[in-house]
Amino acid sequence: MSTRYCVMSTGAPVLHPSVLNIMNNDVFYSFEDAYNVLVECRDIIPESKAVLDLVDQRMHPSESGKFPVIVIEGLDATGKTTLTESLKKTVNAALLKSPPQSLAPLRPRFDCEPPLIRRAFYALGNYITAGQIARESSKTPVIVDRYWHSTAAYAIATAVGGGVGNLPASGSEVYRWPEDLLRPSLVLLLTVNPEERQRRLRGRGLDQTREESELEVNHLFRKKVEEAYKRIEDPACVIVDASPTPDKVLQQVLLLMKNKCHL
Ligand SMILES: Nc1ncnc2c1ncn2[C@@H]1O[C@H](COP(=O)(O)OP(=O)(O)O)[C@@H](O)[C@H]1O
Ligand SMILES: Nc1ccn([C@@H]2O[C@H](COP(=O)(O)OP(=O)(O)O)[C@@H](O)[C@H]2O)c(=O)n1
Repeated sequence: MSTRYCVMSTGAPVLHPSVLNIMNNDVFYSFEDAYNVLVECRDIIPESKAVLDLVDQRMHPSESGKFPVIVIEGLDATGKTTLTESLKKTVNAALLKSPPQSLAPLRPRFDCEPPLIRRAFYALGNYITAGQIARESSKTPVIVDRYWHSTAAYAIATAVGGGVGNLPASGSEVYRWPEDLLRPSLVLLLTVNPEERQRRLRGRGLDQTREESELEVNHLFRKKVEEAYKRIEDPACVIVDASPTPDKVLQQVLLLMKNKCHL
């Protein structure tokens, strides 16, 4: 007796297969989950110990002080550094960044590691920055150059194969903010068109991270990062057209801060 098989088509799966492993492999939703990854790495990556020591020294408050906390996000060369420096002077704010300065010497080491370890490193950087935000925001307004939106958006865009259509839909759990991570008062996403961004990158002529150079050859990837930024919720980002002159962008942002944070 021979057995006969037939092939039938089925509907497309709700999620692209590459999406299934994002949570806790590419994006971490609690301090503990990221921390435990680096604990497991201590024997094979001695630098993990230095990161864990830095994190251990900090408190991880989930609430900021009485002054507003404004995060500036966007792809490389969208004007974050230019804007954050001007904001610092104009509103007399403290300027912080994620990953924080204390992790800068360790960053190249973790940038060559596989996603699980690399993303855990950046996740812990956000918690260190959160400690600094809590301290500074009890004294002055705080401006932060990149924070959790960057960590999650780059990780999601890298993990998801293909085009923007494969990203988890808006509202997916993947885009939720970690419960135990200090929430900023306002997140601004700087956007410029690809041609203008190229001009700025060329004008700057600085080294780019490997991931950022991939953005140049990979238009799809850049679109996925931007779309993932826009889908992150609570807090969602407010989109700012950063194509005008630096002064015009500054004025636009000051107005937003006045309306949304009474600054
Ligand atoms: N609004 C702007 N208009 C024109 N050029 C800008 C503007 N903002 C920044 N630039 C230039 O673009 C380049 C990238 O800006 P930068 O602030 O370093 O971006 P990021 O910190 O987002 O990587 C720099 O050479 C900077 O002088
Ligand atoms: N808060 C952050 C900041 C950066 N990153 C990672 O760092 C890369 C961008 O860093 P960068 O040094 O090019 O950023 P710029 O400050 O130069 O624009 C991205 O590829 C992200 O993967 C992160 O994961 N979380």
